[in-house]
Amino acid sequence: MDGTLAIIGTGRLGEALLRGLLSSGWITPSQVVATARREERCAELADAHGVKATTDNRAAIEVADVVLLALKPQAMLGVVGAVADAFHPEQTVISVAAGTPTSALQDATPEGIPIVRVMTNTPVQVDEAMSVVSGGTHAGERDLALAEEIFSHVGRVVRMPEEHLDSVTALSGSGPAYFFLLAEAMIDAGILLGLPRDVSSELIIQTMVGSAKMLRDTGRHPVELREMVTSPGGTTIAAIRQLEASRVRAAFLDAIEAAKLRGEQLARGE
Ligand SMILES: NC(=O)C1=CN([C@@H]2O[C@H](COP(=O)(O)OP(=O)(O)OC[C@H]3O[C@@H](n4cnc5c(N)ncnc54)[C@H](OP(=O)(O)O)[C@@H]3O)[C@@H](O)[C@H]2O)C=CC1
Ligand SMILES: O=C(O)[C@@H]1CCC=N1
Repeated sequence: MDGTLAIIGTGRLGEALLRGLLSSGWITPSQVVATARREERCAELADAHGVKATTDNRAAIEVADVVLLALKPQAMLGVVGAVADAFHPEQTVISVAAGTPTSALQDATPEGIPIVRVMTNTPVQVDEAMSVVSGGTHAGERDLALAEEIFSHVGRVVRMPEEHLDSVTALSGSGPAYFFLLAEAMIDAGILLGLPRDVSSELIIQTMVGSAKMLRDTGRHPVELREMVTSPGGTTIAAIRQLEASRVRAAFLDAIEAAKLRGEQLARGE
C-alpha cells in the first residue's frame, strides 16, 4: 500500500499481524509506526521488524493513513480518548478489540472518523486467520475493502453486520483456544495409555491438521466425515458414547455462549 500504518498497542496480536503484513510484502518496515506502553517493548519491536516503534500514540496516529487499534478492550477507550484530536477523517481506523463496539470508539473520537471493527484470531501467525469485518457509521466501501485487503494477507475474511461480532468473537476469535485445549487433553490421553509424550503429540497434531484439511477441502458436513470414521461395533463409537455421556456437546454450547456474554460485558466496560 501507499502511506503509513500505525499499530496502536502492538502486543501479541498486533505483532502477529505486523509480521504477516511485512512478509506478504503488502507493507515495508519504513511505512510502519508501532506503539507500546513500555520502552523495552518498543525496542523489541524495532529490533525484530525494523519498524519505527514509540510510546507516543499521538505522534503515530497523526502521521498514519491507516490506524490499527490492537489495545486490550479494557484500555481501548481511555487510550483513544486521550489522543482523540490526533485522528482525522481521511484515515481508516481499524479496531480488533473484543467487545468494544464502533459506536463507543465513534463517541471517543471526533465526528466523521471512519471506523472498521475486525475480529480475527491468532492463526494470523501462520497466515491462516479467520477474520470478520464490519463497518461503523462513517466507514464506507473504501474503508471496508481496505480492511478486507489487510486481513486477506493473513488468512480468510468475511464481511458481516456488527450485531454478530460478539458471537463471532466467541466462535472464531476464541476458537483456537478450544482446539488447543482439545489437543492438550488428547495428548494427555495418549500418556494415560502409555505412549511417550512426543509420539502422542505427533499423532494428535497430525490428526488435527488432517481432519481440519478434510473439513475445509472436501466441503463435506462434519457428521458425514465423522460417520466415515465410526465403524459399526467399533472403537470410535465406544469413545463417542463416553463423550456424549460427558455432555461434551452441551459443554461446547454453554462455553461459547459464555464467551459471547463476556464480550457483551466488555462492551459495557465490565
Ligand atoms: N489474542 C487473541 O487471540 C485475540 C485478541 N484480540 C484482541 O486484540 C487486542 C490485543 O490483544 P493481545 O494482543 O492479546 O493483547 P496484549 O496484551 O498482548 O497487547 C496489548 C498491547 O497494548 C500495549 N499497550 C497497553 N497500553 C498502551 C498504551 N497506553 N499505549 C500504547 N500501547 C499500549 C501493550 O504494551 P506493553 O507490552 O508495553 O505493555 C501491549 O503490547 C485485544 O483487544 C483483544 O480483544 C482479537 C482477536 C484475537
Ligand atoms: O480472550 C479474549 O478476550 C480475546 C478475544 C478473542 C480471543 N482472545
